[in-house]
Amino acid sequence: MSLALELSSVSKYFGQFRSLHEVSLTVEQGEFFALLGPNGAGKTTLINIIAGLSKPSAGTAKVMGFDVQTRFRDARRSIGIVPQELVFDPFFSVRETLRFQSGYFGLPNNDDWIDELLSSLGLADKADNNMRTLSGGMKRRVMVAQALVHKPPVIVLDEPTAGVDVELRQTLWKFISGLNAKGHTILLTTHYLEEAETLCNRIAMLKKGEILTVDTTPNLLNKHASQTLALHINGVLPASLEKRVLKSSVVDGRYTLALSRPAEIEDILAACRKDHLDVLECAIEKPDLEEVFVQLMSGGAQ
Ligand SMILES: Nc1ncnc2c1ncn2[C@@H]1O[C@H](COP(=O)(O)OP(=O)(O)OP(=O)(O)O)[C@@H](O)[C@H]1O
Repeated sequence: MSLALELSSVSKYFGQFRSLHEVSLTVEQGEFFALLGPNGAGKTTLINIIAGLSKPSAGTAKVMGFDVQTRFRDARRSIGIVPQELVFDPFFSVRETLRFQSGYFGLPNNDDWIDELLSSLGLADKADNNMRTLSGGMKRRVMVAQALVHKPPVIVLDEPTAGVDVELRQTLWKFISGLNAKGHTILLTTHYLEEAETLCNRIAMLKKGEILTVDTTPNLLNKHASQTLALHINGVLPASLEKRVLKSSVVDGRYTLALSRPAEIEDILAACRKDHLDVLECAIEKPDLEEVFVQLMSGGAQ
C-alpha cells in the first residue's frame, strides 16, 4: 500500500530566504496527522508544495505514491485542500460553485455527493444562495465542501477553524472525523492545540522550516510534559515539598506541584498529614500539548 504523503528532503527558498529546510515526513493512509508550528514556521509553504502549487527548491513530495511534479494530475486528484484564505467567485451560488469544482475534476453528474456534502456541513438551505451573501463561517463550510467534491483519499486542512464559531468547529470535526473513520487520511494545521491533541494520532512540530519532532500524540505528551498535582490545603506547604512547587498561592493554600509519577502523591499527602494539614482538594492534572509545544519551541532549532 502506498503512503498517503511522502516528503523527502524538501527545501524551499524564496530568494535568499529559507522557508523550508530538508523536510522529510511520511504519513500513512488512514492517519489523522497534525502539522504544528508558530506563525511563519513553513506549514502553508509545505502544504502548497504538497498541493503542487509551489515547486520545491530541492527534494520531492508524493501524494498516494504520485510525485506532485511529475504526476501532477494523479497527485491532484488524490488530494483535497481546504485553504487558509477564503477564495470564492462572488457571482456563483453555493451549488454552482460545487458543480463547477466537480467539472474541474471531470465529474459532471456529482449532485448526489454534492447534496450529501451540503447536508453534512449544514449548508442545505444555502445551496441556492449567492456566495457573496454568505457569512464568513458559511463561506468556510463551502471551502470544505469544495475540497471534497472529488472524494479525495487525502484531505488537507490549513487552519480550518481560525476565527470560526463553536458550532462550525463541532460540525466540521464531526464530519472530518467521520471521513477519517472511513479511511480518508487527514493532514491538519491548527493553532488550537487542544484540537490537535484530541483529533490527531500523530503530530509533527515545525520551527523555522525544520521538523523538530514527529511522534504519536501520547508519546509527545509523555516524553516532553510532566503531570502536576493541584493541591489545596488549610495552611502553609511543608518545607520538604517546596522543591516541587511550580505555582503557589500561599494566601489561600493553593499549590501546583511537579509530579514525575502518580505514586508520588502518597509522599505529598504523608508530608501534609505530618504537619497536621487538611487536604481540601487534590487533583492530578494531565500534561497538555500546549506545554509540550512551548517546551519544544523554546529549545530546538534556532
Ligand atoms: N511567496 C513568498 N515569498 C516570500 N516569502 C514567503 C512566501 N511565502 C511564504 N514566505 C515566508 O516563508 C515563511 C513561512 O511562511 P508560511 O506561510 O509557510 O508559514 P506558516 O507556518 O503557514 O505560518 P502561519 O501559521 O502564520 O500561517 C514566512 O517567513 C513567510 O514570510
